Amino acid sequence: MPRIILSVNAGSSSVKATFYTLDNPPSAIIEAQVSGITAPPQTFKYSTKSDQKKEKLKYNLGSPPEAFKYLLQRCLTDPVVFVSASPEDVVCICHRIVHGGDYTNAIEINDETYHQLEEIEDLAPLHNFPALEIIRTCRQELPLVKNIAHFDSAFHHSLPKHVRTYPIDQEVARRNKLRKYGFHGISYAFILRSVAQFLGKPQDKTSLIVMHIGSGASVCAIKDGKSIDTSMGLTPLAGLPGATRSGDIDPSLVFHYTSEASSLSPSSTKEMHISTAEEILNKKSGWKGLTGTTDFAQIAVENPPTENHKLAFDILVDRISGFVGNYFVKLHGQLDAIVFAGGIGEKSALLRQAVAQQCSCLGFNIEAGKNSDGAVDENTPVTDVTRDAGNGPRVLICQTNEQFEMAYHTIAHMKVLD
Ligand SMILES: Nc1ncnc2c1ncn2[C@@H]1O[C@H](COP(=O)(O)OP(=O)(O)O)[C@@H](O)[C@H]1O
Ligand SMILES: CC(=O)OP(=O)(O)O
Ligand SMILES: [Mg+2]
Repeated sequence: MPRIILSVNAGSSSVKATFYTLDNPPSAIIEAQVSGITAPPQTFKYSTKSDQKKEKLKYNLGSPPEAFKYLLQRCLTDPVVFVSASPEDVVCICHRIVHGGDYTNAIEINDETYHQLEEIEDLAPLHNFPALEIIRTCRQELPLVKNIAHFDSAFHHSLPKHVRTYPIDQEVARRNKLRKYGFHGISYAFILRSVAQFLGKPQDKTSLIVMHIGSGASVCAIKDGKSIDTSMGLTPLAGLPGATRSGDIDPSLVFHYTSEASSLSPSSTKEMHISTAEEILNKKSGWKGLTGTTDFAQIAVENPPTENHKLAFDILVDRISGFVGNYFVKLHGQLDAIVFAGGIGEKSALLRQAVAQQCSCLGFNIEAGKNSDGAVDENTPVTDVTRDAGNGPRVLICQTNEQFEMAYHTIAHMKVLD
């Protein structure tokens, strides 16, 4: 019987679940995904070594936990999808948890650690609540299987004190755990390892500016293998705008937007408390607020359908370039590459072209032909799109894979093989 590890990645617009063999490195058996959770029609997509299928769902799954239950049911019980194993073969489930508070490494879930994670849920209610619901489902439906939580924030535990500290009353900051945490760290760990390998350098000698641009978007400055700054903060709202998130704004703006800012939003539940301000800035802003769509593929086009589509594109390019300039200075101009990753960073040649052009004064040159071909080889995570690199920094695309990173880390560092 094969022994299998399942990796679950609940993002803001999709839930991805990949089943791997328990090998080092793990090898994917089935990759399944429900996408379009914030922008129906929703689709169910899966691929095995021999088959690939995409279906439009007949009814909408209302939330990431519902999407996960659907994925589990299709992958574990639908004989068409899951041909090579049975539920008993699953020995371990890895979960992507966006906010891990002070945790600096992955942990095994038991009653105590689950409760500790519930206590920090309010720091990122829109991400952590659904992820914890998914863990609860797994513990209920597959009680014999180990659950391991991997944290997006853990990669950034190296942030220097002056970067992670907000200039507010430090007693209040300490008591309420108010600091910059940073996210997308599972993705940054995958990208760092893959790019270092591609460049033939040790990770601790690799310095990069990495852009993870998906429904949630962030930038990270990596110096000698360590995160020294990143654009998200206490929550994933800070920094770049995203599909439904405003990114950085003047914090006072929301009180001029609505007089109800601090009252509970109607979408709060008994378990999940979100203010109207959080609801507006996290769920009704970004591309959705500007254009009505959360699908960046409709925005990043040669001839945008409306002025606001064009504006949304220009805003993203402007904000990304601002962080690239900032981090270039923090790295003293000493870096090996800038890296594009995430659904948009990997798929939009137009966005890469515009950012590279805006940042060309820093020595980043992109080759138009290679850029429009993009990342073509599914089996090679890194694609070089640099023009005339010489000894200067490279422009790379990395097909990031958070599910793989969690499975890889779990097999390499935790005793799941016992
Ligand atoms: N060809 C494309 N051009 C531009 N954006 C794209 C393209 N294909 C997909 N996207 C965008 O990628 C985003 C999803 O990225 P992803 O990293 O998978 O998100 P998440 O993990 O946060 O759910 C969506 O906004 C989608 O519209
Ligand atoms: C942290 C974050 O924003 O994650 P995602 O992009 O998957 O929503
Ligand atoms: Mg994501």
